[in-house]
Amino acid sequence: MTVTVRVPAKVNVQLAVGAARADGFHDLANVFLAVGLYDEVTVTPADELRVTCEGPDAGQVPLDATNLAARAAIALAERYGRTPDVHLHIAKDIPVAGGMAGGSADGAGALLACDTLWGTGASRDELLDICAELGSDVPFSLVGEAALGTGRGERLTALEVGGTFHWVFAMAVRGLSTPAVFREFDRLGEGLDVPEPVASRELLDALAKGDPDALAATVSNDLQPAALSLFPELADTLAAGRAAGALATLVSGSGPTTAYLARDPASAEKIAEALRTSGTCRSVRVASGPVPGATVVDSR
Ligand SMILES: C[C@](O)(CO)[C@H](O)COP(=O)(O)OP(=O)(O)OC[C@H]1O[C@@H](n2ccc(N)nc2=O)[C@H](O)[C@@H]1O
Ligand SMILES: Nc1ncnc2c1ncn2[C@@H]1O[C@H](COP(=O)(O)OP(=O)(O)OP(=O)(O)O)[C@@H](O)[C@H]1O
Repeated sequence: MTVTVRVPAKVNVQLAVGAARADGFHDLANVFLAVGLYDEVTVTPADELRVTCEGPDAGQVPLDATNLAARAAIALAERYGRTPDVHLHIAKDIPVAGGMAGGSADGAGALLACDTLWGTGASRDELLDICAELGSDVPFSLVGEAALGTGRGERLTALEVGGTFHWVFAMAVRGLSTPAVFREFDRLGEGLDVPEPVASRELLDALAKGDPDALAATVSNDLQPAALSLFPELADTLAAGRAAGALATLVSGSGPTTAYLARDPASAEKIAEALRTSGTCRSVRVASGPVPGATVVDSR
């Protein structure tokens, strides 16, 4: 039997970050939106655990037991007292180390694929618990659509969205490490009072209405100054997107991918073209959301 699961990338339309906690993590008010850029994870029975990866960024993906897909298979197998004897193949289209939860997508995808292959009968809550152990973004990759993440981002409340939002994403010439960006956030905030992170009422209303202008007026990312501090050239990419008519521009999560909200698909194509010719980024993609989370697309 072979099972293939498709999993989307995310953009954080609000990322409010609190002070560092004793465990090193930060409390968040993290408003996730799943967008239509996908990785696919295919699982087949094998003699032992093996990971392969294809796609433009495949060379940057670890193929050992640190891969989040491998860790997901191991965690599920341990819980059900079996060996993770599978071949996991990742068809990777989500940029690596781009702040779009690519590794998290593969973790959630491998978990759902192995669960389907092995027929464990795990409940949704059990799967979400394993996701939370794997990483703060992994539960959202499983559920998709739109959600507010609290705690370190792993405790999810589904959000209503009243329409489709059109986005352009600019991939940067190099990656940024998520822990390094959080460390820079701490450094920039040294000696300052960091407020409790709270979701913006106006932003949640804008999502519920499906209103791009209202969303544009309320998007925010507390990690953006830290990402720009570590990667100042991102300001040029943001400026190019703004000049091309983006309603809002922001760093996606911990970056360095930058996100541009467009009024409609035609405007998204225009912004994408302007970014492609700006010489300020590696590649450009158009995607819209919300879209469903991890989904079995083939099982035979
Ligand atoms: C930046 C975001 O992508 C926004 O959605 C996430 O907060 C990061 O989620 P992730 O990549 O799944 O992160 P994890 O694998 O859980 O944590 C990686 C590292 O990021 C930092 N981290 C992550 C989440 C959080 N709430 N506080 C943190 O300080 C910690 O240094 C942690 O060791
Ligand atoms: N399946 C995977 N795909 C990509 N990277 C992985 C995977 N598993 C582990 N990694 C490691 O995780 C690092 C971060 O990659 P990832 O693509 O998940 O970053 P990200 O999109 O910035 O994450 P997030 O948005 O959740 O902070 C990579 O540099 C790589 O070493």
